[in-house]
Amino acid sequence: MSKEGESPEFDVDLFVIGGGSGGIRAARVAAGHGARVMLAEESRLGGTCVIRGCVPKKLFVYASRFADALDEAANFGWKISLPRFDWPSLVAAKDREIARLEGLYAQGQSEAGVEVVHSRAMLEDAHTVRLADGRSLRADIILIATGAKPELPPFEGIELGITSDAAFDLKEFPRRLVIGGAGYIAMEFAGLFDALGSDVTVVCRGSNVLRGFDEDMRQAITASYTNRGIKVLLGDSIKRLASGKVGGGGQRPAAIDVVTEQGARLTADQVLLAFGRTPNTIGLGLERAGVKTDEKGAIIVDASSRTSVPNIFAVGDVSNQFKLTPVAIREGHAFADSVFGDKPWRVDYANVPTSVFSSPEIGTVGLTELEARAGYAVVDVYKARVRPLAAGVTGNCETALLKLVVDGESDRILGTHLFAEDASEMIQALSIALASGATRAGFMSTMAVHPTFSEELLAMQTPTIRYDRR
Ligand SMILES: Cc1cc2nc3c(=O)[nH]c(=O)nc-3n(C[C@H](O)[C@H](O)[C@H](O)COP(=O)(O)OP(=O)(O)OC[C@H]3O[C@@H](n4cnc5c(N)ncnc54)[C@H](O)[C@@H]3O)c2cc1C
Ligand SMILES: NC(=O)c1ccc[n+]([C@@H]2O[C@H](COP(=O)([O-])OP(=O)(O)OC[C@H]3O[C@@H](n4cnc5c(N)ncnc54)[C@H](O)[C@@H]3O)[C@@H](O)[C@H]2O)c1
Repeated sequence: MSKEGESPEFDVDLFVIGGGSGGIRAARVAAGHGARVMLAEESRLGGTCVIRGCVPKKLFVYASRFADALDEAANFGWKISLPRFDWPSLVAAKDREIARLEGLYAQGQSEAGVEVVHSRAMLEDAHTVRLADGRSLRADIILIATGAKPELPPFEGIELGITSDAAFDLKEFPRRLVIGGAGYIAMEFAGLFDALGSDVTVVCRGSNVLRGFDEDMRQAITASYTNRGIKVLLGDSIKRLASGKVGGGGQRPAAIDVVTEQGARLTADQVLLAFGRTPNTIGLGLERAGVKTDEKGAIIVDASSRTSVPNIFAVGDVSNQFKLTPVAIREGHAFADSVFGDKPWRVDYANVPTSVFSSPEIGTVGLTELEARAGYAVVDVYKARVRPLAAGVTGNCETALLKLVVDGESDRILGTHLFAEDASEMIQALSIALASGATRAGFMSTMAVHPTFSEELLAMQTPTIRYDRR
């Protein structure tokens, strides 16, 4: 479409609203193709993933894993005297790393020739963007990459709860933590706060946690968490929150009383609300430009990330697609190559791998057992429970669960689901196999690496169960 110098009536060829995963990638790649690009970010460059999502979360997960490692170290001959965890030191270390990454993103944009403005932006019409200082800019193409924010269903006392945004910067470590919701954020924060020393309760509205994941993975993580002492209330949800007693002789903030729909009464230092995320489309001027949204407020896009207005595109969490960083990045890249680089391509949403960074982790790619049974006549399911080698020495009774879902007619692997240490790393490699059309015979012909968990994937000789509706 537009290239530098071809659109003199516009101030820029591309205006990107939002400097998160999708916006940053799109801006840099478009500028690399010669486009004049401006990007507006109202908060910190890097967006949710870098500032208050994947990155700080993973740093906290790393911190939490020392708990088990320190516990088990004595079994391997280490003499460690009374380790003590200091929450403010972790928060400070996380802040330093995020500031460093933010700086790298700013540098990357500047080196690519993208002009970054630190301002809120909104649409005035299909080609005009207004900044908070009142300036208006005309753009040939506009990309909306404003992400999403925590969803907050109304209930009494909700203002006493916090979202994941605030959980990263708590002044005091919560000794008692109640979590509402049982999706990615709930399960990741439950695991890491438990390991760091909180007494954690997860309140899950559904019949089990992590709706949409393979049933065996859902059961495995619930059993594992329960075994560790995390309380998981199934089929229940938070009804109301109220201010409780002030602790420590008036020195500590008030506790929070939690009442659930099923009548449970809990006391917490913090209540984390993790009920999903809603697209950042309110107050963006979409209606003025004619951009259509769905019933959840997500921008409706086609396979090329184009909205209902031909020169306006949307990528990442703000659109009606997956809410994952690699998806936002790839959408931003495909958009920039296609519109500014004469290299049109589309994101392939089949076999998007994903992980829950619990300990052990869940790694999953492809169809769940139920999805496969709905779409295929013959489905073979292979499952293996594996006891880690180290468990023989530590006595830890946690087992890993490996699962393959296979098309019984073609032998093609339809889905792989792991509940295991480093499952996120394994699933990345397995997603390459799935995308390349791997078969179980192909798995069986691969030489194992010993001693590992994943060698069990090559050792499952006969299906645990076969579903045949021919
Ligand atoms: C706690 C947590 C953990 C997560 N962990 C993972 C993980 O491990 N792996 C994974 O793949 N995904 C994870 N995610 C999801 C991931 O962070 C998002 O999918 C990803 O950041 C989406 O990128 P985006 O570019 O669409 O939006 P964002 O990264 O949210 O960026 C949008 C940006 O737009 C800015 N903005 C909004 N409105 C305006 C406006 N009007 N003007 C100017 N700027 C504006 C915002 O300030 C923000 O910086 C996690 C999310 C959370 C909350
Ligand atoms: N590891 C990762 O890749 C990762 C980590 C964190 C977040 N994310 C992304 O961020 C998104 C948001 O995470 P999330 O955990 O907030 O959302 P989620 O969609 O994963 O889970 C939301 C949970 O809230 C529950 N819920 C929704 N409304 C409710 C209500 N009114 N009352 C009680 N329960 C309710 C749902 O049943 C579900 O358990 C995820 O969908 C994911 O795409 C990814």
